[in-house]
Amino acid sequence: MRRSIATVCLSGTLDDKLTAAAAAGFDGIELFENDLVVSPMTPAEVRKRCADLGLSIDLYQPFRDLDSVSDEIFRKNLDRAARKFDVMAALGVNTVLVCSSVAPDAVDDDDRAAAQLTELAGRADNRGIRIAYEALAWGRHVSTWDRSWRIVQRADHPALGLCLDSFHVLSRDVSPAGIAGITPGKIFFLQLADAPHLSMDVLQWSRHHRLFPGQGAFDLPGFVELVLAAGYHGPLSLEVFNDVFRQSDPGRTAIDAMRSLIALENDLTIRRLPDARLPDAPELTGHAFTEFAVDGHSGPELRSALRGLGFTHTGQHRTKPVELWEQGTARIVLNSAVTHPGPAAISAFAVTSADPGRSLARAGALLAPAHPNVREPGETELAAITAPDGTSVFVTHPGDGWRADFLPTGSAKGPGAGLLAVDHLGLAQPFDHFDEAGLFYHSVLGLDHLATEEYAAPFGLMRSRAVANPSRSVRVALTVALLRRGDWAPAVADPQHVAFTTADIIATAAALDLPALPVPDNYYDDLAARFALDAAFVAALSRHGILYDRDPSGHELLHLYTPVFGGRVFFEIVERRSGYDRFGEPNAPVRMAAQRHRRLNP
Ligand SMILES: O=C(O)c1ccc(O)c(O)c1
Ligand SMILES: [Mg+2]
Repeated sequence: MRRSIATVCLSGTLDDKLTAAAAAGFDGIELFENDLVVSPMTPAEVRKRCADLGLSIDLYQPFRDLDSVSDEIFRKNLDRAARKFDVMAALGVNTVLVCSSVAPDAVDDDDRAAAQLTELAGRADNRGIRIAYEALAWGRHVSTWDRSWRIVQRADHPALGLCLDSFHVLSRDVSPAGIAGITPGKIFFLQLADAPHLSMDVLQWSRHHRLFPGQGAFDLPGFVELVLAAGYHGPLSLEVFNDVFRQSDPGRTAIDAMRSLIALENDLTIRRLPDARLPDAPELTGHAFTEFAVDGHSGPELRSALRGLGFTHTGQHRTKPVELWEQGTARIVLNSAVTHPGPAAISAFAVTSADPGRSLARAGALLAPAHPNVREPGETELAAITAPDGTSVFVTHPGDGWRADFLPTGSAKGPGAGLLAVDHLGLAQPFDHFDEAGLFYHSVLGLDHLATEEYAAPFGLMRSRAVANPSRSVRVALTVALLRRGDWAPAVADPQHVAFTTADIIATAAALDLPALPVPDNYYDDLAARFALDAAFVAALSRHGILYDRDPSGHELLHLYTPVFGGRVFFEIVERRSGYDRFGEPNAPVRMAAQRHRRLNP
């Protein structure tokens, strides 16, 4: 199907937006009036620019508060419309969006609305223009798709049809099921937006929190199927008002947008384009290794932290300053071949896939950038893609083929501190790319979204969203500040961490040789009160700086954190009891305060 994007989705000037939309492969745009009004290009120049970029202008929008008015105001509105038809002729666009009236004095009368829309449609028809009527969810009287459809039927003019917008439909209680029964040809335009479930004023929800399909909570595939069942074959067009996208790099946003549409089309069960099917996401089977980029300062700190955690330096790369450290099945790679010294960072992680070739083919089809792999002759080929935060994600075979690049150091893995495996990675995301990251991990790697959590932390509100495979052998916890970080927030921006599992955290804690994170007594007092815990148990937790969480079904998490090493990274040890499936989010603020305390009082 043709894919379009409304200019309102993207940041910048009209030219920035058109360039970004074309580069991401869109076929067309919805031109927002404001973007034209502030542009130095004439409508004819915009038309030419779009044509040069291979973009059609599929919709001009919006025309507001046209109908349900007095006869006198309506005559003025027709004059206003005539002026816009002139602009549309110069632009070469033949469909205009008319939103349902939001004016406080709009008349509640479907006959009047229908009559006025018929009159408008007649005039539009004379100019070869079609009117797509859209019920805004906060329309004064017409705020549901079914009422807009009744009015369009009553008006009964060939140049008048509906614009259906998934946000307006799915944000209301009215069932969308009847959309499948709309007369074929009467849906003139389809706008797509997802959104998180929020209890708030619907206008604010729509203007600030829309997301691309797959990033929110709406059933977009189900919605699109209803529209296709009604015979719609126009473009799938994204119309996303989002505070973050409005101020992020439009090139990136346009690719995120395109990825959302490709994934959405793939999720449709009525498949219009059978050859557009994506390769299925192969099952991921585990974390193979996690790589930290370190320099002369952070390298020694991380080495001693790994030793303190019970890791052994088991391998040395044949050709590069890269070390392999192991404990249980957890593998950490320290890469000192850094070109830009700075804080330590998780530069890459590797997951094992049942079919790495297919994983990468899917990633490519979803526009995931391939990571340029610098490989010496004789080294294992490791293909990688680049995640939205710049981390390289390697996808490898379950075997240990990549280990052939490492020569054994001669030190054998010992029992260490009882760490068994990687439980999850914690990746603080760049503010502009959080929703993009959620969609990336879900669509590209086939990981499921677990719940999104929000919590108040010492330096601002935080949001976390975890993604995981069904068996939970691959988990990544993404976090972001709800508002762009304040200037006063501490030096450790966007920390990253690796969490390891243990079967007995108390024994593991006793075996560690690391500086402790000072967890305050107040925390344990509160914990005992909140969960009615046994005093001896709380004392044991407190002795080792272990934090505790329990979900509503009674599953427990015992976990501890290390201080920050190398300027940016820390480690976590978790003991999940009886299927606890979260990440101890309520304890994240305790960890942040403790890490700051420890930094200020080393
Ligand atoms: O928020 C608005 O005003 C607005 C305008 C045009 C649309 O298509 C829409 O869905 C919302
Ligand atoms: Mg809309």
